[in-house]
Amino acid sequence: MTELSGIILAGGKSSRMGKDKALIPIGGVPLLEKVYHVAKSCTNKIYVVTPWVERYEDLYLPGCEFIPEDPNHTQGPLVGLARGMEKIVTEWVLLLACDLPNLQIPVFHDWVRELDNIQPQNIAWLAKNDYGWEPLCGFYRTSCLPLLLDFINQGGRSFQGWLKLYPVATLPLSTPHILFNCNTPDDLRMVTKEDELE
Ligand SMILES: Nc1nc2c(ncn2[C@@H]2O[C@H](COP(=O)(O)OP(=O)(O)OP(=O)(O)O)[C@@H](O)[C@H]2O)c(=O)[nH]1
Ligand SMILES: [Mg+2]
Repeated sequence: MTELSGIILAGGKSSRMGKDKALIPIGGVPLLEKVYHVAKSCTNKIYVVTPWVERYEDLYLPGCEFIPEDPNHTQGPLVGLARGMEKIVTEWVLLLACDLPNLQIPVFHDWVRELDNIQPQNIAWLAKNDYGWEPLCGFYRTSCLPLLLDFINQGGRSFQGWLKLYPVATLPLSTPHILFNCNTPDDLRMVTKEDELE
């Protein structure tokens, strides 16, 4: 199987939610733990990039390696990806935001099985939406790190801006709701309501 590591980004401000999204329990399990569990089903090597290591230390994240950022100088998810990638030696990275409550393990397993078939010129394999790529739930080739650092060193901070510069393969997504990210109290109410109905 293709070599894969995971990076989970847990350094956002959660300003729309008003409290740390990573710690919100969904079905009794903190969201970061839920996302970690999905990543763990795909690879044993997982990095959590965050300025708040001590906040997450007591969560159940077996085998997790934290990559700390400066809490006074967070620079957004694109820089978070670069900080994670600098540690990674596998060919591919699975990047996940920490606010994805609807991920489904079998879908990830299907994707991982296909990674070897992605044409080598593509720097990433991501789903598309009406506005562009879905950068926070998908696969990146670790060899694209120099390109990413170039972009960042020139002041770039936008995933869409960076991804426009290089070929990206399209990840097929038959169930777009799995990419739903929970940003606001209303989003959360929707997710917990679905939880109760199940
Ligand atoms: N490590 C790291 N992750 C980040 C940073 N900024 C955002 N993220 C993560 O990127 C993902 C997407 O973040 P968003 O949902 O767009 O925003 P947010 O900052 O979490 O929340 P808002 O303040 O409401 O925009 C989440 O998993 C965040 O934790 C950062 O500076 N460092
Ligand atoms: Mg979000």
